[in-house]
Amino acid sequence: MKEESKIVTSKFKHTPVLVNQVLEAIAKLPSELLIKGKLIDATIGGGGHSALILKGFPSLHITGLDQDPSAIDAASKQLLHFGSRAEIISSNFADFVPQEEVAFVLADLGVSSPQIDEAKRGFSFRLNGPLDMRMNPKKGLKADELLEKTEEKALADLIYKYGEEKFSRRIARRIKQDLSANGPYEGTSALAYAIAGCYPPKMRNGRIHPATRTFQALRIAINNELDALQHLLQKAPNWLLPGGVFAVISFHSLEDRLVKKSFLTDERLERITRKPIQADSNEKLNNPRSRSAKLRLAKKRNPNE
Ligand SMILES: C[S@@+](CC[C@H](N)C(=O)[O-])C[C@H]1O[C@@H](n2cnc3c(N)ncnc32)[C@H](O)[C@@H]1O
Repeated sequence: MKEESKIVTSKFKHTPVLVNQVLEAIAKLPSELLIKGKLIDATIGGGGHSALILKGFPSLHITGLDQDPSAIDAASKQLLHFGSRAEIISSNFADFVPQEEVAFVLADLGVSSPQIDEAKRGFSFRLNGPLDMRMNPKKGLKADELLEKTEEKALADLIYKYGEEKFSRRIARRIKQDLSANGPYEGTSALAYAIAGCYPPKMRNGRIHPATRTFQALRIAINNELDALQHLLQKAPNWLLPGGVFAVISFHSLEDRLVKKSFLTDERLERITRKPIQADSNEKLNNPRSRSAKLRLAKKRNPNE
């Protein structure tokens, strides 16, 4: 099944990943689930996946969740013409309780392109912006507050654990020294510059920017991403009808490890994919975000069998 997957709304530009693979998984659902079936898109973003699913499967209804108000706005516009087939709810997926069981749950984890590409959100070390990084701007500490409040050792541990950054101790020391000498960083570029200075000179101009891992770690901590994922992995199997499918797209090894373990050990689920599905070379070429995407699928067992 091939579908046009470039989604461009007025301001929200995000190309969904592994679209054909997700559509194929939905097409393989038992027909009684597909007909008049319901789907939860736990991370609706700009509604990219959801728009293509609603277009491809005229019998499906979608409930879409996001914790970012700008994603809720973008998805509402993107899916407006599907009328009551799309219901969009502002919620962290970890807190969501569905009204009824559904045929398919999709979670396309992490951040969307607009979150990264809008400097004012503070996720990007390439575009200077305030040190924020909250997906939900109404909740939790901003990045600069987290850096201020966290002690050096705990900061080093956080950068190591969530960024798998081998220079975590040096980076944490440098950050805390900078903060006590000069006060808060002016923005993401100043922080990225300080982090790069902790790398040996020969390693500063590699393929991956030296700030990549530390920014990932801060983002994961600020948005409580791994805890939220653990909650989703625990709850979503109960959202599914027997035979329904849970599809998770992850973008780094910390997430994928949790998904893999949960799909292997959760007695409510039967794995469909032993190895994760990855983008083909064409998609990787056209959409760099897809290079690290891993899709895992699991089916809800029938508790009576
Ligand atoms: C990769 S984007 C999804 C893009 C979407 N599939 C599309 O095609 O447009 C991930 C989205 O999930 C949202 N998100 C991440 N963690 C979340 C959570 N715990 N609860 C709700 N939304 C979350 C982010 O705000 C972001 O909009």
